[in-house]
Amino acid sequence: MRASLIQLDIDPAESPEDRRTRTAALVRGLHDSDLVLLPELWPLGGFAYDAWSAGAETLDGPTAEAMSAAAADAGVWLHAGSIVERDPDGPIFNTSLLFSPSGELVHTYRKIHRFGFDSGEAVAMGAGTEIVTAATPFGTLGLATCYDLRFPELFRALLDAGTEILTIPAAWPARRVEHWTLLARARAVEEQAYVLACNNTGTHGGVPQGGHSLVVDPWGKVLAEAGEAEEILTVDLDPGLVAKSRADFPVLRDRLMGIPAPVERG
Ligand SMILES: O=C(O)CCC(=O)C(=O)O
Repeated sequence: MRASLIQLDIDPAESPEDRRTRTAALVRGLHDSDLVLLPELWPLGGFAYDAWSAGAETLDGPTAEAMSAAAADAGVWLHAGSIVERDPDGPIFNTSLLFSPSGELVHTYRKIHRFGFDSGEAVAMGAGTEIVTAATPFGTLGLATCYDLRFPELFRALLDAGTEILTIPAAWPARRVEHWTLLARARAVEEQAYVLACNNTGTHGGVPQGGHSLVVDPWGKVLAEAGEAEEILTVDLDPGLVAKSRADFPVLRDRLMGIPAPVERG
């Protein structure tokens, strides 16, 4: 199974329309892949807060329309990263879109952990409330987005829901890029799953982005890692390796499904 990650450069001088057209052409060029992954909030920029309200889109908006057509033309599963989703009845959300090779929008995932503490996404967006997995011919995908990577309990829940390949689009800043690569490897080792972690590059909202998208196997080995510029990573994965790793080194069998309560000592 062949996976490609498109580490896009997000330049505020490029309009969302032009970026959509350019990205769709990149996806179409990856017709030899089975799965293509894009970064978080790439049409507007993960830190371009000022653009979010006016640029928010519905699930049949211009990004979804362009990515559906690109997935169908390339004949690939396309995790189109995330968009600022306008929910007609609620707040905006950071929503990932997964298209089948026929161009059908088969799953959406609203980011659960919002980044920014008392500002940015944490105040501007609503929080997702559902974990999302997706059955594909090459294994079950588990969807998570950027800051979610810091919360292992979400990944345990994705594991319990059958995940074999974790897909993580991001707009992860350069300042903490060591956390990004470290946590991506940690999640692979911890869940004994493939991790496809697709970041962006460039600077938006004044925040330089870290690049270093990476593909990690269930043993924690980095199969490919991007640099700091726009780049496409293409890697061949062995879908059978997840079950093999879990059988050969059955650490997940030793999980305590209820952690004992702390003993109070007087
Ligand atoms: O956790 C971090 O350091 C970065 C998270 C982030 O930038 C995001 O979720 O958009």
